[in-house]
Amino acid sequence: MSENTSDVIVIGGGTGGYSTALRAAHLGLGVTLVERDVIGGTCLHRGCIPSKAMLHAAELVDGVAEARERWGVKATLDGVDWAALTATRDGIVARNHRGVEEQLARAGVRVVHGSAELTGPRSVRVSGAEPGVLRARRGLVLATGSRPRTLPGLEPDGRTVVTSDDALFAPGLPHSVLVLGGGAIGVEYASFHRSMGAEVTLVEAAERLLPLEDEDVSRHLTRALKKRGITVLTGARLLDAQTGESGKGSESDRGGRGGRGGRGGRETVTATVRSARGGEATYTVERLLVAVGRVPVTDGLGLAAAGLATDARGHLAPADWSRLETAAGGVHVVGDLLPPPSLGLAHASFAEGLSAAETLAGRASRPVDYTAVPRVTYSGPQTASVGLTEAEARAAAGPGGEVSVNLMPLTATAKGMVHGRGGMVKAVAEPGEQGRVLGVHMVGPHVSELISESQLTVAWDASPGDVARHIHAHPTLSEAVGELHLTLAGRGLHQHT
Ligand SMILES: Cc1cc2nc3c(=O)[nH]c(=O)nc-3n(C[C@H](O)[C@H](O)[C@H](O)COP(=O)(O)OP(=O)(O)OC[C@H]3O[C@@H](n4cnc5c(N)ncnc54)[C@H](O)[C@@H]3O)c2cc1C
Ligand SMILES: NC(=O)c1ccc[n+]([C@@H]2O[C@H](COP(=O)([O-])OP(=O)(O)OC[C@H]3O[C@@H](n4cnc5c(N)ncnc54)[C@H](O)[C@@H]3O)[C@@H](O)[C@H]2O)c1
Repeated sequence: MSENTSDVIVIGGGTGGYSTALRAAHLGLGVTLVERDVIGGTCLHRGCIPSKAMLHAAELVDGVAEARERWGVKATLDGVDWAALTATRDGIVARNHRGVEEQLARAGVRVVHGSAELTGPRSVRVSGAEPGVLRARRGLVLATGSRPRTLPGLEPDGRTVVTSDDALFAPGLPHSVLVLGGGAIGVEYASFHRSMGAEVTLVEAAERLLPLEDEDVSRHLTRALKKRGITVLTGARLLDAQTGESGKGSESDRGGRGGRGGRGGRETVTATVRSARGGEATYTVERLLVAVGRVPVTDGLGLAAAGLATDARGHLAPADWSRLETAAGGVHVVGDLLPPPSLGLAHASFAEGLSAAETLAGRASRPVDYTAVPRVTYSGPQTASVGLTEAEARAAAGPGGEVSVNLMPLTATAKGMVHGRGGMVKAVAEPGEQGRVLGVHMVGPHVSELISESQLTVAWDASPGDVARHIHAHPTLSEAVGELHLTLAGRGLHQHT
């Protein structure tokens, strides 16, 4: 069993942990990073990257129909080779994985493979591949992330009842899917499977999809998903789910790598759902994807040895958010382990990693500005937003307070018409040309890229007048963002009121 002392120990090599380790090493600290699975964590291996690769392929599939139906391009779709799709996806993940490992090695970070358990606020015991005892001179950073939340009585079996992890490594594409949960994962997977030709039912317990987003985002997204043939049930409850076998054919018919050992029928799950109006309906599908949130991972971490405990939802809250430092001085926390206002997003965890590393290196701490973190859903259509929703802005303004709101359809611009996929941009601001823009919300093609202008607008407390002063290229979708602010500044050109 080896013993090692470094300036900083980071536990968990996902986006939160490896960004902390890299930045701390770049600042001259000796860093040990402990990872029990693979460097890159959820985002790289089971989250952001593989899912966005698949959604890119889905967009290409949808493009074939658009090319044929709108543009007279005589294109037909022969089918999707799931094995080829996943090979390309996995190649992208592998390349990124190698890249991160190389960056850590170049920075001089010592990577230890194994499971870490705290034995005190500055000491860790590692079990598994490389057992040993680690000590930290300056501090520890906990970055152990999260795993899919499951529901009692609906345990995933990895085949018919699956999590987002299982969906990546399934043997093929299903003909029918019921997605439980209309947050980012549910909406993205519902969209992906619909593009791949499946019958899709999306069941959300709250009154609307993406319930934390602006109501107009939920409304436009829901309308678009329904138009694509997805059955969207909001305010709905799953009452029961029974697995069984029915019909003919198997997933291998849809590009699978091997089917189910020669069995004739296909495994199904029959779900009973109560709608918002109280009616009950059953859906027999090949796959039920459970996407009802994620829970922090702290099992076996030994938090008590450092005098720490999680909150009721399993998160570990810092005592000082500006330093991301817990009540056990020197023990910092980043990523999905954090409660709100952190956001469970990879780019938030990168920022937290930078901040924690700089604090540990003795630099003036740079707190993460959570109000200006962009939120994107990569479905078809995409959604993107930053800052306050209209309801949040109105609540913040109080009873006598005023809020200016402007919403513009993307098809009000020439480029939006070329795309022909609807969508909208919406801004929420304090009144007047010089009031601050408080939030910007978008639905439509490419809005994941369009949001970066608005994140600067919100982060820099810019006004509609500040944005309106800048000329947006014609013809682009970004013109809609320009026009949105021109109108709020009282200078609307095409959207004159
Ligand atoms: C399907 C899906 C799609 C997503 N898409 C996006 C997206 O498009 N954009 C976005 O911003 N976010 C997305 N996310 C969220 C994003 O993946 C997470 O916010 C991010 O991965 C959190 O990083 P983390 O470092 O906190 O945790 P993780 O990435 O979960 O990493 C934690 C690491 O700690 C290791 N670990 C845990 N316990 C121990 C221990 N005791 N000892 C040693 N190692 C340990 C784990 O093995 C793991 O590698 C998505 C998530 C999912 C599931
Ligand atoms: N594009 C992205 O940035 C992206 C993509 C995927 C995941 N993520 C992140 O990963 C995390 C997990 O995503 P998620 O979508 O699983 O979680 P989430 O918390 O965002 O959404 C879960 C949804 O499930 C609903 N729900 C909960 N229990 C339910 C039930 N019993 N029946 C029906 N609906 C129920 C909730 O109301 C909520 O809308 C989030 O932090 C998310 O931001 C981000």
